[in-house]
Amino acid sequence: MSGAGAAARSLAGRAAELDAADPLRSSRDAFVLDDARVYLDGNSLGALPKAVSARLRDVVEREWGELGIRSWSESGWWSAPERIGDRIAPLLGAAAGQVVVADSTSVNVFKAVVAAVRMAGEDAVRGAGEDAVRGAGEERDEILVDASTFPSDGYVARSAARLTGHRVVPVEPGEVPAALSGRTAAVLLNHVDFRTGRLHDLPGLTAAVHEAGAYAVWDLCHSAGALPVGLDAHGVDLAVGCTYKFLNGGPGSPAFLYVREEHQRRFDSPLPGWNSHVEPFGMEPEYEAAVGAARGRVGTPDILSMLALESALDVWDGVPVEAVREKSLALTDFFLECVAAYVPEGAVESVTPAAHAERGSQIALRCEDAGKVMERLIARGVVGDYRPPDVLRFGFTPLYVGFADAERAAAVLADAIGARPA
Ligand SMILES: Cc1ncc(COP(=O)(O)O)c(C=O)c1O
Ligand SMILES: Nc1c(O)cccc1C(=O)C[C@H](N)C(=O)O
Repeated sequence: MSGAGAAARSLAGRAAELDAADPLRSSRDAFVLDDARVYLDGNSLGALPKAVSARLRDVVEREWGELGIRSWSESGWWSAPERIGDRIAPLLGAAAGQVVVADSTSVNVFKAVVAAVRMAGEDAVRGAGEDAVRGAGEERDEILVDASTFPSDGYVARSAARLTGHRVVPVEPGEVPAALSGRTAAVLLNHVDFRTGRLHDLPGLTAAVHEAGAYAVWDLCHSAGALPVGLDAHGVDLAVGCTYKFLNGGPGSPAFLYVREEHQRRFDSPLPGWNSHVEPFGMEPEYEAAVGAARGRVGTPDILSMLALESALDVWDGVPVEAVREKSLALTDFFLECVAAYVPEGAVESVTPAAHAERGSQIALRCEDAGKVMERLIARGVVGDYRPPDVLRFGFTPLYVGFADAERAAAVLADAIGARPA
């Protein structure tokens, strides 16, 4: 028996034991998955939960087809953005009434960044008055933005800065404390880097932003549903994120916006549509903002996508996000161990931190000819994705990915780069 063959047999055996002991194992049955493939792209588009198709058929045929316009009230369509926000809130560590589901993440970044700099501007005008919140009396004209951000956030932040008379300062998240000053109005950061899978220090960075008298806006696209976030506990001001990755809401499912309770009264949306008016059906020419998280709404919600998301969230019933995190770390550790055993040294390099405190729920491997390697992986049934210039991304969604999947993916990777384990 060759050394590589023995290693493969022992890792495959360990994978089987780990799967047998996995408390989340049965969650996989709630998803439509092809057992012939290993799906490691849930950090881009989560798998389809089985219940969604029937629920969508009911929404279309009964709620829309039979009840028609009555469904806005009778089927709860109108209140869906807040109701579904409250379903997501516990996964983010947020109490009810602070999360609204609406629009895309990019649009919510715009709302959040502009609202944050408006609050900072208001603080400055209030001076040292008795209800001054923070940063009183300062001239704050900078928005610090994660230099390695998902591009959309950077584009939107720069546009928001131009509109509001601020300037964007790109800063690596770890350098934020040193870059903060009395000029900082707001800081926009990604919780998990979309390319490397690095998890940033949300509690520490939020505290530093507050210390400087500024507002912290977090993009949770790659952490919502993957790990505990603790929005309320860590004092985050505003947060956004998408629901089609680890929350499995489906392609283009609407994003969420968190507005901390204490800021809701001051949340001045740059997109004040009729859906966030205190009296939407009053059809008043003057805008008066609704109370609560509903201030984050703009226009008519996309009900079909939104109700698909609501149904998808049922897979979380009885599943604590802490258990998901525990399995995510075990899975990514195990995948790295299998890659080290099967793939020749030097052929790939992990750009995802080894330290658990710095790792999201994906492994990103730098590799020569990464685009071609990913094509070969997909052809052999292992679905990850490629992010230019040289990164192979493997997303681990603990609700439906198992340890045998991780072992198989590493073996197929070795094969795809030309070193099949014997
Ligand atoms: C970190 C991050 N932010 C923002 C976005 C953009 O989201 P949306 O397409 O919903 O605007 C994505 C993914 O597309 C993302 O990964
Ligand atoms: N939002 C996406 C889409 O509409 C099509 C394809 C991919 C995506 C993505 O989610 C990309 C993703 N945010 C990323 O991390 O790369």
